[in-house]
Parts: sequence; C-alpha cells; structure tokens
Amino acid sequence: MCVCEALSASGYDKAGDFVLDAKTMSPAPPDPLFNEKLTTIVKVVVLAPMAEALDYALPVGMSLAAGEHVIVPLGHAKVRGLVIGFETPEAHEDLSRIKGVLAKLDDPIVPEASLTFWLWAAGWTLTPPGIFLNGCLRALKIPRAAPKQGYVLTDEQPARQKIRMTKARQAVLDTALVPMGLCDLAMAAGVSTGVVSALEKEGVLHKVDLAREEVWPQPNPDFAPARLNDSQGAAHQLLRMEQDKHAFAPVLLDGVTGSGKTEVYLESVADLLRSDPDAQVLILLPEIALTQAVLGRLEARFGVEVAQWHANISNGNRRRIWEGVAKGHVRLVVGARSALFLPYQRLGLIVVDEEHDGSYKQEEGARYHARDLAVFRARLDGAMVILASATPSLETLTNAEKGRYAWIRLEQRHGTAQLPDISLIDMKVHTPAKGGRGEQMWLSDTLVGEIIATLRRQEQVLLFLNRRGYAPLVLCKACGEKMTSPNTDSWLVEHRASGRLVCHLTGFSMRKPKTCPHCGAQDSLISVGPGVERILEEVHARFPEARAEVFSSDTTPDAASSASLIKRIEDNEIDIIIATQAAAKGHNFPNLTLVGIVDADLGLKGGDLRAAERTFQLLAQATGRAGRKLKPGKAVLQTYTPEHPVMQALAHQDRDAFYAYESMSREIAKFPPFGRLAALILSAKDQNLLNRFSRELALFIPNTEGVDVYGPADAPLALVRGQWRKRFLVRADRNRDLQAFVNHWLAAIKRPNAIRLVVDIDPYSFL
Ligand SMILES: Nc1ncnc2c1ncn2[C@@H]1O[C@H](COP(=O)(O)OP(=O)(O)OP(=O)(O)O)[C@@H](O)[C@H]1O
Ligand SMILES: [Zn+2]
Repeated sequence: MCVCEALSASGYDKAGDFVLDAKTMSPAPPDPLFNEKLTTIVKVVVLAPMAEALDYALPVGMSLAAGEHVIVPLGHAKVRGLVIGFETPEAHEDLSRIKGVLAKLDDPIVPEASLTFWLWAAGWTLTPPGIFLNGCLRALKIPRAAPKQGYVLTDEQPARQKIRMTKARQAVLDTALVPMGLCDLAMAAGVSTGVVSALEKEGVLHKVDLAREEVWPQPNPDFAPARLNDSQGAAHQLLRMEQDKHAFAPVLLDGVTGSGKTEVYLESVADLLRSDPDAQVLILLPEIALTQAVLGRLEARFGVEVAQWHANISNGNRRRIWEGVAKGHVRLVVGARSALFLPYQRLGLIVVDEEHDGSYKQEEGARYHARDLAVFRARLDGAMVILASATPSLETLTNAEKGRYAWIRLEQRHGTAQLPDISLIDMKVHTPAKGGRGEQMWLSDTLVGEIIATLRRQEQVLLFLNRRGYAPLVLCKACGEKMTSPNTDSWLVEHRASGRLVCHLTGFSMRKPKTCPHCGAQDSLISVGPGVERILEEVHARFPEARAEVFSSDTTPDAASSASLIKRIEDNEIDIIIATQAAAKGHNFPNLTLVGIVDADLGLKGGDLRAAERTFQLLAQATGRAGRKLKPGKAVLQTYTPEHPVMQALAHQDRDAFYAYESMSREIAKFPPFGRLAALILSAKDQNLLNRFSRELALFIPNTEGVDVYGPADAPLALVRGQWRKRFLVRADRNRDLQAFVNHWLAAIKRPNAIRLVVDIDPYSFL
C-alpha cells in the first residue's frame, strides 16, 4: 500500500502525537534513489493508526536491518517508524510514488523475536500494528540522559612539553590513557581533582563523552540458594526436567497458598541464569504492591537489585531498562503485564505468578491477556513458561488436565504451617446488631468474638471487603434519588477520607452536597452499604485500642506507599488490616492469623461468566493469608448463601469439587475454555445513530458454522461520559478462527466516524 492510499483509507490527516521533533533526527541523509536505480524497498510500520506496513525506498549509503528505527515522510509530516522487513522492487506495482527513508535513528535495534511477537500480538488483538508498536516503543520518547563526560590525554605532544611537570601531574598523564570521569581519574592517579582540571586548561587533557554503555550488575544464581523442603525439591526437579528439554515447555505450578511456589520458581530462575548466559528471564506479577514484596525476596536470593517495570517507575529508569533489555544486558526483569512487551533478545524463562489474576487482562487500548500472550512468547522463543497459582484459572487447569501443560503440584504449606480452618457464618441468622446510635453494623458477633480472641493473643487480623471508599451508594431519603456520575450509568461512591463522591469508572468526583441536588431537601443524603472506610469506622468503635488501617489502592497509590505499609504490617505496627483485593494475595504476614471476609457474596452479584470462579479465587487467596508461618490460622466467611457451591468448596477445602462444577457448567454453554469469545463494543453520542448502525451491523453477521453472535444488546453500562453503548458477543468453537471471523464481518460494512468500535478478544469484563 502506498502512503497516500494508506492516509486516505485510515482517515488519518493530522500526524498529531506521532510527529517527531526534527531535532532528534540524525543529519540529513543523501537523497534517495528512485525508480531505475532502486534496489530495495523497506517495509516500515509507522507509529500511526494504519492497518498495514508502508513501503519506502532505501537511500544510497544507508544500511538498514529489521528492527531499526527510522524517520519517514507521511503526507506532509515526518514520523517515526520501525523497519519490519524488505522487498525487491519487482514485487511493487507503482515505484514512482515511493518516497525514501529520511533518516535512521540510533535507538537500540528491536530484536527479531520481540518484533515478531509484537506484530503477532497486534494481529491477535485486532489492533493496528502502528498503534501497538507505538505502545511498545513508548520508552523511546523519553529523552536520553546527557552522557557523562570524562578526561583523556590529547595527542598534542607540544602541549605536554610546555607545561611545568610535577609528580602529581605525571601520575595523571600515566593514568589518563582511556577516558575516565573526573573523580575516577583523580582517585586512580592518587591526586586531587584540581590537578586534573588544571591539566585540561593547559590542553594536555581533553573532555570526551564517556561511552553510554551502562554496566548492569548481574544477578548471581549462587548468591543465596534456598533450602527447599522435600516436596519443593521434587517440584524443582520436575521443573528442571522441563527446562532441560530446551524447547517450549508450559508448566502449571499448582500449590496451595503458602506452599513456597515462589521459592521453587526462583530456583528455576537460578538454573536458567546459570546454564544459559545469554537468555533473559521475566517474572510477571499482577499488582505493583506485589512487585514490591517480591523485589526484596529477589534481591536476597540473587544479591543484586533487580530491574522492575510497571506504571510507577521513573522516566529515566524506563528508558535505561528498555535499552538494557534490548541490548541483552538486563537479564532479569520483574514487572506488571506491560513488562511482557520489553524488547527481549531471547527469553529463556517466563514466570506468570498468580496466573489466574484478572489484572493480567489489559482493559484499555490494545486489549490483551498477558498470561495468554506470555505462553505464546515462550513458544516463539522455545522457552519454559511457569504459570503459578494456588487457584489456577479454569483455562490453565483445563490445559493441564488435558496434558497440554505439565502439571506440578505442591499439596502442603511449608514447614509446620497448615491451611486455615474456614467457617461460614449464615448472615440470615447472625445479623449484626445495630450500633449504640442505631447505626448499621457489618461484623457479626461470631466474627467480633474471633477478632477479640486474636487481638488478645497479640496476633493480626485481616478484614477483607473488596470495595473501596465508605459506601457504594448515596441516596436521598426524601425523594429516593441515587447520586450518579454525570452522563454515566454509574453510582458515585462515597469516600469519607477525602470528603468526596467519586465515580470509579470515569474518575469524576465532587464534594458531597449538603442538600439533595434533585429535591433540595436538607441533610437527606444517606450512605448505603459498606466500603472499607466504613468497616474501619466500625472497627474503631468496637476495638478502640486496636491499631487499624485500610489497605487499598486509595491508601497505597504508588510503589513507595505500598512498600511502607507492607513493612509496617510485617513489623507488627498494625493490628487490624482492612483490605480490598490489593492486599489479599501473595503477601506473607507471619503474625496474621485471622481473616474475616465481610461480604463473601459480593463478587457473585451482577454475575458474568467468571463471577463464581473469580469469587472462589479471591476468597481462597484472601483466606490463604492466615497462618502462613508458625501460628495456626483461621478464616470466617460472612455469607447470605452458605449453600452456594463456592462457599461449600471453600469451607470444605474442596477445590476440585468447585472446579468440577464450574467446568461442567461452562462446557455445557461452550464458553471458555471450551469455546472462544470476542466482544464488540460500539459507542456514540447519538443514540439513534448507534441503534441504527448496531441493527445494520447485525444484518451482516456472517453465517458460519460453530460461531454464534449475540446482540446487539444495551451494555450494562449503557451510558458512559455521554456516550451510549451497545455490545455484541461472539462465541466460537475452539477450532474456529475467531479473529478472522470478526475481521471478515467488520470489513462488510463501513462504520460512520461518529461511532467508536472496540474489539475485545477473550473479554473478561462484560460491562
Ligand atoms: N524452603 C523454604 N525455606 C524457608 N522458608 C520457606 C521455604 N518455602 C517457603 N518458605 C516461606 O514460606 C512462606 C510462603 O512461601 P511463598 O510465598 O513462596 O508461597 P507461595 O506458594 O508463593 O504462596 P501464595 O500462593 O500464597 O502466594 C514464605 O514466607 C517463604 O519464605
Ligand atoms: Zn432528594
């Protein structure tokens, strides 16, 4: 496709964000050769929303390789692009319209395996490659730090002969044979920095840029090996057997909470670092808070600070790590889902810890599932991928059961630690009494009794409620009006700590009003239902002596604050932790012995496909925080549906029963993992236009065996920020090419520009 066609086809007229600053380009290259002398056509993915790579001429005197960064003309703009391949001119119909590559940039080349992976991932998620690559290359928009300067001898003998020579000066001359920084040189020569500066003034030394190559301290696999217990040792041996295949090896590391999965996979990381000096390792974690906890363990195990990659690192580090990974200098990375798209040369091992976790699904921009893509990346590199969890996703468990993945189990907690006893409290019978001022309370007498006993033993309590803020709903008791976000189908959540009503969907917030905005009644707004802040209030009222704190994304907005809260819990400075899911997984708090689930039914409401599975996983993980070291743990679940299969499986520690039930119901419906799904989400300001187009799109649904399309239906969130929303759900048998079906369907009808379309392959959110 030529540039002009591409431009008009994409409706892309402003280069906007993608235009490059001319200053960052290398000096002007020679003019490109056209037509008769053209020997090579370069295929470039420009960082713009285009469906295909574009063709450019390779100028005389420029050499390029796939994975190199270039500046190319696009319409009247100059834009950044990535070279993805070459073609001979014979393959091309209209050479007269081809423009030349303008410049080559000196950013590190993207290794072939990473380039292949990125392009594949773009296709898989039905994202235009330029948009996808723009995300992968974002770190390169950060300006490089200016290079450090050093000193080295000039070639000019006369200058040397003219100066007054001293012993100190001679020492510098003898040392400055290679460029060195001021302090390093002075120290090596045993003189003051003044001597060095003086020699520069006299023209004997001159300043040069020091090489950019950064030295990354290498993780030492033998720094502090773990002493694995017998079953961990056996699991490690099995992993080693998989690793020794030197081929794609997906493994489910399935061990109960606290069994030491982390200890085991760190030994596999060590094995790889030891046996393959070129390979790189990636450890993926679902939350930044968890990254902080694991970083300390990595440093203790490998003796160096390990590179971390997530939304919360500084720009400088972002650029350094990106470059270090591309050059193969950074061998071990720990990070959140986007770390999968660093430019690794060759990954020898990927660990996806807490593989079942919903945060691996990216819900904005290119919608991808990092666990699934990690498996693909491992296949590409012929590597091992370890999926670790105490509560695997049904997808992964089914793959293990069918023998597609190796399945390694750890059935017991490490040492003397036991899984906690779990009891159910039927809240229909044990309704909490009202407080002294008639206010509603949320903790039942049984749970309160357990908390008192735990505090008496000077042990810690975790109360789990997966709801941020004070109350999920504010309504007017005079007129019944519910406070909602403007032009959005979403309740405003009351946050007392900040005194605001907040929309968790759009980020809108306002001060809580004194009068009802609907009927004007005074002080008529009441808070309905509990969030963690409200539980904190109740805890303060009931246990005034206890030190209680909330652990949620509001109280730990960044890596530093979560690291410090985790430390204070470990140091026993907090007695009662009131936590959302941010804190309920992965952590090891040795003195924590009681977990109370305030509302075990919460995740089951409003149910989507995975509601039961997710609730089971979340509650198994949360209760799994109790009794992980020497002291036995206990968990109490408050529920209105004790008979529900999720509650029964939890109470009887019968994971298999739950998965069997869940698997059967999905198989009957041919839902994942027994079929594949894609969601199409259409949105527009104009509701009539949206309705009309949705109906029209439905007329074009291709008739394909093994594929069903449901919709159009109003999305459960039918209005967001003034945009109306409709959804289609596509279900396909496992052996159907879902992406091809969607592409084929969408190609049949032109979509008006006023309608936005998002395609979500393997959706996890159905809102
Ligand atoms: N072999 C071992 N030697 C010493 N301590 C161990 C050993 N194995 C596990 N532990 C300790 O037991 C606790 C639980 O281990 P770890 O965090 O690795 O478990 P996990 O299986 O990853 O747990 P979860 O799935 O709940 O996150 C940690 O404090 C860990 O240091
Ligand atoms: Zn009112």
